[in-house]
Amino acid sequence: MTPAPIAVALDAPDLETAAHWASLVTPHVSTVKVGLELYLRYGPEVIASVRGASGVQVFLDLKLHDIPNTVAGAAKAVARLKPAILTVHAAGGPAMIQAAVEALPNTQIAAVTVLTSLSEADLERIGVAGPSDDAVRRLAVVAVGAGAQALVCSPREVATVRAEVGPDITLITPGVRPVGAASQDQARVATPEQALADGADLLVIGRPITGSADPGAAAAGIAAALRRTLAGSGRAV
Ligand SMILES: O=C(O)c1cc(=O)[nH]c(=O)n1[C@@H]1O[C@H](COP(=O)(O)O)[C@@H](O)[C@H]1O
Repeated sequence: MTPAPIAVALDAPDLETAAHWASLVTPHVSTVKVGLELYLRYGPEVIASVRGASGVQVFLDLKLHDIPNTVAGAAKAVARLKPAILTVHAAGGPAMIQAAVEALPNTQIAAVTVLTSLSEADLERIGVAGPSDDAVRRLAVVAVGAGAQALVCSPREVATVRAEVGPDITLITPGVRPVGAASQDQARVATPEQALADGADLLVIGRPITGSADPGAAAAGIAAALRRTLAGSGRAV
């Protein structure tokens, strides 16, 4: 069966746990995501550990945000790891995004628009003109104009962003919570089925899977629900 369009966030305190989670979920999902916690503790070798023998896609979530020259250098520094996806903050601006795209031609550069942990009140406090839908759309336009092939936004904005950028840009949504799951530190959330129905291409899901007693079964359950959503909408499974 084709793995479901889910990137499991391997936000683990140690490498053994991350590699174990990766081995449990990779039969069911297309992608595993390595973020700051794991990368800063273990460095580049973490990528080979979670990729294992499965050859699963690795999403390297470093959320780069600096001047263009520094981001280009950082992107080149991870080129040998061959990540399928690398994140940068869209707020770094068009020259920074373009620098990342040019530095890593074989990796999808995903521009993070507005963090899913930020509420409308948070946006106002940090001086970003809302509502979040507008802020995300503005950043999406800048990022795509600078060459980003992928965008990260919450499932709440994915339909708006899809309408703005068209079918060819990969839309990635964290802030995904199955019905009844706690939102924890996420502010703008929706269910996996809703995110997919609204146009997301890849769902980032961490704790609802990795915090479960059986991460493999949790991933399989969400993957099955997504397959039903895709089949119902006539999209490819
Ligand atoms: O770039 C990301 O992946 C990301 C962007 C964003 O706006 N919000 C967000 O939660 N993420 C990441 O997505 C994952 C969400 O994890 P859970 O909240 O445990 O499902 C974490 O690894 C975050 O670092």
